[in-house]
Amino acid sequence: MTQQQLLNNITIEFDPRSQLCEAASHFYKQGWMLGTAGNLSVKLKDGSFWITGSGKSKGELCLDDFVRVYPDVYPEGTEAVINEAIAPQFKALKPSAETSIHQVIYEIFPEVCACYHVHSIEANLVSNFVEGDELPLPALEMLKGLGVWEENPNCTMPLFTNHFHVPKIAADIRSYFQSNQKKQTQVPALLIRNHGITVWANSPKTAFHYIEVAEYIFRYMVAAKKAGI
Ligand SMILES: CSC[C@@H](O)[C@@H](O)C(=O)COP(=O)(O)O
Ligand SMILES: [Zn+2]
Repeated sequence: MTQQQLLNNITIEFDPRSQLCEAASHFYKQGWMLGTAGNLSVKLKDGSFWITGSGKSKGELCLDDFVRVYPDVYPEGTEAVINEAIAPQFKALKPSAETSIHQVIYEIFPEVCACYHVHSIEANLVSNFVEGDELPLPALEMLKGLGVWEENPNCTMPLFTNHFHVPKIAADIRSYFQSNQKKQTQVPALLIRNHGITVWANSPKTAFHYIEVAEYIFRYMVAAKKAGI
């Protein structure tokens, strides 16, 4: 085999960890990933995903702070099962405590390859603006940044209870989206009350933009309420 043929045979796998470190550092500077809060993941072609290790300072992540999870091998999505699904070399590091939420998002939306979760003060404030399980969003131009291309859109974001047992939140998310296909098409984001937002996208860059756009909308909602609008 020639050197060129050898080179052609080598498939270099995409490694999203540096991009995730940069995104986390940016979100940390915004005050959205303080005190180890939040978690980010990117799915690879084989269905496995890289996710931030649990309890890591998100403002100073390095490549060793990520865990690769193989959910297809153990598809149930419970915490115990997820621990089993981790490649042996990463066993010392625990995956995010909220891995089951990322896993359920990848399961419901197979085309999605990035899932980002952050904690902001505004997200917590707006999560208390309504009592139900859907938060109405203002008809701002910025909604286009979440893929909503309509005149005066009547949009809501799903709102979930922040159960102590995280797989229970993941189960609620699964039943919410599975109960109605239409609910899957509103905005690529969900909010957990008094906790934070989770977005999903078909690229890490788009997930990054979705976090920024959603947080802008939350800031606007808080400011509008204060201004009596
Ligand atoms: C600052 S504690 C926040 C955690 O409980 C959790 O909600 C979170 O987002 C980060 O958990 P982690 O396990 O580090 O991914
Ligand atoms: Zn969280």
